[in-house]
Amino acid sequence: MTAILRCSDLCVAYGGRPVLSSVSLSLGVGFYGLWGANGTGKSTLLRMLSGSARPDHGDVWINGKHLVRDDVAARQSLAYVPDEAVVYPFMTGHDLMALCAWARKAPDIAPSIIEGFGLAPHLDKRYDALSLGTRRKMLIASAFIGEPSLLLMDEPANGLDAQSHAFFGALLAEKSRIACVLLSTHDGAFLETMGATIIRQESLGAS
Ligand SMILES: Nc1ncnc2c1ncn2[C@@H]1O[C@H](COP(=O)(O)OP(=O)(O)OP(=O)(O)O)[C@@H](O)[C@H]1O
Repeated sequence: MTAILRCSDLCVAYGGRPVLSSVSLSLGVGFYGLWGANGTGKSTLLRMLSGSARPDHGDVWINGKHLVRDDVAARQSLAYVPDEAVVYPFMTGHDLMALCAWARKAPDIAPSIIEGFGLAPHLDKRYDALSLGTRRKMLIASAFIGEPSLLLMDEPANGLDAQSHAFFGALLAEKSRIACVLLSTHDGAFLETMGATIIRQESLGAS
């Protein structure tokens, strides 16, 4: 297996309490579900793997590029959907997608994704005027811009209606045939239906 995402010996503690203790992973193409009880460190791990926060110790590589020492190259093939996204409230869906396309030097989003999520009527609205589920769909849709080879998603399906959830599942199934998709969720039935490789947070050297 060629590793798309690799991390070694990640350690994170908050206020002296270890949350991640020497976590190492090597993942290739496929669909992986990060699974564990509340507070076991799933979001923390995804933040470290995406480079949105730095571990106390350890290294991350994306497609062989070190996330700190070679960060521009490493992030080129990465898309990350955090649990709480920081998006300027005055931005519209169009603005968000244009920004992502610019950052990834890629064409704008595929119309089939806009259509599948029913986003067309919302693209010109301010982000802070969108419902929770519609915000999630905007972020998920943006993550697919530029054909990233690594998608990290933190409980991405929260707030999605049934139709959008089904579309999301189909999108992930297709994507995980050519990319590494790692998401955290409490929805075990979804992971089972998707045939995901389940990674138990507690088995990773988490608290
Ligand atoms: N920035 C921070 N400062 C201090 N403590 C933090 C910080 N981020 C997370 N923690 C603590 O680290 C632990 C792991 O939190 P994390 O959010 O990673 O867990 P989780 O598995 O994603 O939880 P959930 O399933 O509830 O989303 C928790 O005890 C949390 O309070």
